[in-house]
Amino acid sequence: MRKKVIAGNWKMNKVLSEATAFVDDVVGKVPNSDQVEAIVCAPFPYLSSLVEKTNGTKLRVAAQNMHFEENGAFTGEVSPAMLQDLGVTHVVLGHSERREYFAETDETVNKKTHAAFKHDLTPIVCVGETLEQREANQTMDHVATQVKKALEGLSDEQVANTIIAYEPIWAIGTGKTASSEDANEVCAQIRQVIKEVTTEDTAEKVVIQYGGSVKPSNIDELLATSDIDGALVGGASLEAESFLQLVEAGTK
Ligand SMILES: O=C(CO)COP(=O)(O)O
Repeated sequence: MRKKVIAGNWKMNKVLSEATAFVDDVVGKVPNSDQVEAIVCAPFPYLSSLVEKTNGTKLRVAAQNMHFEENGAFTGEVSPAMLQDLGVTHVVLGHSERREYFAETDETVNKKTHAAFKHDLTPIVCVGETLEQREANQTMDHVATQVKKALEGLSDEQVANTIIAYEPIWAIGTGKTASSEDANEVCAQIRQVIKEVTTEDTAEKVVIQYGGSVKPSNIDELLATSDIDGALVGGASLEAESFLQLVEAGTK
């Protein structure tokens, strides 16, 4: 059985004192369960202190982005080696906000996915359609292309260790959650696409999260479906209590 992965994506929020207070509050309360993995995806400046605070605990720390190159003249960027060196375990790649505002493409996401594995980082690859694409019945074509491109050239073992986050763009920060049936349908189809490019066994191992206005009141329903294995949560992950409720939901 796949474990549930609950990740809080803080985006560009919190100052250092707030970030450390959150982790101090949460770290001892993360359920000691093999069924759920809890991750905070924090801004770059806090990664070092948060990794130190969470060392030896059940809480993992992720970056929200990285460059695909090892090093070089890329002012303002952070390399995979830097994240690995800090002790970061996961990295969010291809979030729709990065695709929209920072020119992230399927090609750069693919390069980053390879770079992540090279540095022992688990990629959380975000995919999802716009409202226009959904209304034009293009959801599955679009999401399938994003998934296939992101995974291109990876070994089956690497694919099995990739986390996919299905985040319909129209549901992010809007309060509009995809119904659990609709979200699960897309996640099941993503698994089917992975099956086609790898093997059934590999596809069954891939953790597929849903993201988009997930909160303590709707997570149970989402996690009760066949193919949603966790959540990538923005707004509702910013408060310790709400984050812990979301993680708790993963143990049920
Ligand atoms: O983009 C998201 C997580 O990466 C979702 O954000 P919200 O949970 O605030 O809708």
